[in-house]
This record gives sequence, C-alpha cells and structure tokens, in this order.
Amino acid sequence: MADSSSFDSDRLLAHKFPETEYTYTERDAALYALGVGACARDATDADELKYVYHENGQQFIQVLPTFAALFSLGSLPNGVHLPGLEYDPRLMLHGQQFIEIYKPFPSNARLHNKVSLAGLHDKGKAAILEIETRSYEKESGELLCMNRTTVYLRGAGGFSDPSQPYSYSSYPTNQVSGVKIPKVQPFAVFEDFTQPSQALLYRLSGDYNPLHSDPMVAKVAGFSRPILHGLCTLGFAVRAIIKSLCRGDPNMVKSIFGRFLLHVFPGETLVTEMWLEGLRVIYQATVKERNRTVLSGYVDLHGLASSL
Ligand SMILES: CCC/C=C/C(=O)SCCNC(=O)CCNC(=O)[C@H](O)C(C)(C)COP(=O)([O-])OP(=O)([O-])OC[C@H]1O[C@@H](n2cnc3c(N)ncnc32)[C@H](O)[C@@H]1OP(=O)([O-])[O-]
Repeated sequence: MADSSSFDSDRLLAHKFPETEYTYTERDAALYALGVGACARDATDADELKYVYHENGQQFIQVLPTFAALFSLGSLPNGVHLPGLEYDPRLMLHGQQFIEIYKPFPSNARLHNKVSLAGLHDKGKAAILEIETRSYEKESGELLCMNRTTVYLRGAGGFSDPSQPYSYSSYPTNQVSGVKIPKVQPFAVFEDFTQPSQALLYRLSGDYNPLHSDPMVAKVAGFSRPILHGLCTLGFAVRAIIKSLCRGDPNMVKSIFGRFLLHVFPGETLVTEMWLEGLRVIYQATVKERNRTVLSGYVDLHGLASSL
C-alpha cells in the first residue's frame, strides 16, 4: 500500500513527459506481424502474407493497425520516477489500450511522440495510470495515431484519502469503459493458437519486459511462468477481426479498445468472438484450454465489407 503523505497530485499533474522518437522500417512491421501470429497457420494466406512480404518489394507491405501500440513503448514509466507516485515496476500489469488511427500507416516512418498524463486513479489495492502518446510523422508533421495506455500498478493504491479516492481523467471516460458482451450468438468466431515461443518472438518488436521471458521475474510477479504481452493478445484479436469482418483490409480499422482481464500463457489457444453493432465490433478473446475470457473491447470501423 502506498504512503498517502508522499502523494502530491499537483506535482504529478505538472509533470512534463519527455517527447520521444520512434523509427520503424518494413522489417519491423513484418517482424511485428509474425509476432502477433500472421501466417503462422498458412504461410501462403494472401490476407496475411501482405503484412510480411510483397512481390513488388517490401515498401509495399501493409501494416497492422495494432502496430501503433509499439510507438508508445518509450512513453511507459517502466522504472521511471513519477513525482508523488510510488510503485514497484515488477508488479505492473497492462490494463487497457486505446488506439485511434488517423491515416493508414506507411511501411516505414520516422515519428515524433508527444506524451502526456491522461489519468490517475486510486483503487485502494492498486493505482491506475494512463499515459497518452500522440505520434506525428516527422517529415510531414501530420498526426498518425494516438495511444492511451492504462497501466495497473498492483500495491500502489491507497495514496489518497480513502473516503474520497483520487481520480483524474483528461478525456471522456465513456470512451474506454468496459464493454457489455451481447447475450446472443456471436456474428463471427475465429480460433487461433499462440506458440510456446510467442512472447519470445513478440518481444523482438521492442517490449523487453522480462515478465514475458524470464521465469524468475514471472514468479516474483505472481505467475507460474512468463506470460504473453497484453499487446500481443490484442494483436491476435484485432487480426482475427480484420480477417473475419474486414475482408483482410487493415485500413478499415478506425479505433481499437481492449481491456486485459486475465493473463495468457504462451502456447494457449485464443478464441475471438465478435458481434456487430453498426460500425462497432464488440469482441472478446477467451483462452480455450482454461475457458477464461482474457480480453474484451471494441473496434470501430470506417465501413463494413460489402459481403457482410
Ligand atoms: C505495461 C506494463 C507491463 C506489463 C505488460 C503486460 O503485457 S502484462 C500482461 C497483460 N495484462 C494482464 O495480463 C492483466 C490481466 N488482468 C488482470 O490480471 C486483472 O484484470 C487485474 C489484476 C488488472 C485487475 O484485477 P483485480 O481483480 O485486481 O481488479 P478488480 O476487478 O477488483 O477491479 C479493481 C478496479 O480496477 C479496475 N480494473 C480492473 N481491471 C482493470 C483493467 N484491466 N484495466 C483498467 N482498470 C481495471 C476496475 O474497474 C475496478 O475499479 P472500480 O470499478 O472499482 O472503479
């Protein structure tokens, strides 16, 4: 439990996050796609091969919309001191991710990130920290996408008066509230397997948190073995939606929200169920072996594939 005497909300809200840069190439986009399971079942699947290979050259490959989440990796407070907030980085879990995409991603880019605090909430047993990252293309100055990353800091709550727990948000909270799963049969279901080595492959895209690779670190964090990156699970689910409802077109995706409900162990089978509500896809991903829902959220689309 955090010490309420050391918490100073004014200092935290005044904190200026350093701006960051992120450069990626076609190789990074392709490695990411493999990390979230593209082509793992069928290396000739045209819906997925385009994320890793193009016959006219790699500059023509397409980029998955969840690739955006990597741009925010440098914004996360992993080990960074935030004034007035004490926490143990080993107990951090990824809680939610919200992504808005403003234009299709080029196959390579140099980006400039503006980072800000989007929220902080005292939940008693935990603190919830939200960081917003706006990514601009360096050459044109155009805004490419926005990520809002929610981190669940176990053991860091209790820093404010329990009768009036501290809660700050810089955005309308209904934008990222948990979704209600419809009580009817899903419109589409997509089953996919993760590899036992999935987290080891995914980490090469830049998320080197040892929680996903080091058995001892995983044990300290309370898990029997390393767990999958939440963003890898999100990548699997959104890829399933693009495949099932967007005729494989990644540019149909306008925004993405996901809440991580439970950890996934690499090697488990993910079943993504999808419901259509207008241009919104409500989805949930379940681990088949444990019959537990691990992720739920929504994806807003620009339009619907004419075949639906
Ligand atoms: C980035 C850091 C490094 C880690 C990377 C990873 O990939 S780790 C791998 C990927 N990540 C994972 O594997 C994590 C998977 N998720 C989990 O293990 C659990 O959901 C948990 C431990 C995050 C919270 O469980 P719990 O039983 O302790 O929580 P509770 O039900 O008692 O609710 C307490 C309060 O918190 C709220 N709240 C709850 N959940 C979330 C959330 N996800 N998000 C946001 N908020 C959340 C809830 O609404 C409630 O507030 P209210 O309504 O009272 O105002």
